[in-house]
Amino acid sequence: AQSHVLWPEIDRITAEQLHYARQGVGEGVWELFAEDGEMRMYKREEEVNGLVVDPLKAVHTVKGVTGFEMCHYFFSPDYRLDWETTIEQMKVLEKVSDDTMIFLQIHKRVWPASQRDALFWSHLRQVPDSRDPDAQNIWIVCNHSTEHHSAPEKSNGKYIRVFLTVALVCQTMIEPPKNGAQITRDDLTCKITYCSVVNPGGWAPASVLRAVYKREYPKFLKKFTHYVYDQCKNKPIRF
Ligand SMILES: Cc1cccc(-c2n[nH]cc2-c2ccc(F)c(-c3ccc(S(=O)(=O)CCO)cc3)c2)n1
Repeated sequence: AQSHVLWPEIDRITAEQLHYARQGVGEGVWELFAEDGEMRMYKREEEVNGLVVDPLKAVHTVKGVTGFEMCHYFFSPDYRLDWETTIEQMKVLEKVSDDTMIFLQIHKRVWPASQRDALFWSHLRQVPDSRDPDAQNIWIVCNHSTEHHSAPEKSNGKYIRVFLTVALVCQTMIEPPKNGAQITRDDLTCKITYCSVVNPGGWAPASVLRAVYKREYPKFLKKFTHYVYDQCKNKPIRF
């Protein structure tokens, strides 16, 4: 993928999002708006040109899966329609490499706003942890809006194009069994940080958008993480 015209942007945005995901929610203005078991969802209330673009940061801990497995199921188009309930159509416009694809997604309409679509590159990468060199256990998927020659600039007016930046950062923690036995899924914990900023791209009532985010984000992360656990539980562990 290093040769692709998008590579410098992919490299820069992915590094930025990794740094951003690692920042705690202690500092500043993050507001906890949803909790469910180990999942904590925070938001900041921000508007750009009168449009709600509330940044979201969710942290979650899921036992029994690895960070690679979580990121693999988030990245791969083959499983997306199993866990993403708000997608009406999904198309891979370009397979840049094994770890980078360009998606066009048409999402369900949220009344009274107009229907939205999203055109973005998606990149999966293993991250050597600079602070802990032998922690080869951090994976990231970064999704960032882009242009593409085979997607109409505007979907000839049918859908409003959102502008999004999303990052799923997953770290595998292993509790090695005392008796030196082989590692099982009971010894695995995946620490997840999900960050997202979605600019709705066109007018949508602030109250409607905030209600959608409040309802949809916890539902999405809960459904996605349960889906990955169920997909992996009877399969060999993949780090
Ligand atoms: C989880 C969630 C949060 C906020 C809104 C909604 C939603 N409800 N009805 C339509 C949408 C909708 C409209 C446009 C979008 F781009 C996405 C969208 C959301 C997430 C992602 S992703 O990159 O996190 C996962 C890949 O689909 C991409 C697009 C979702 N769903």
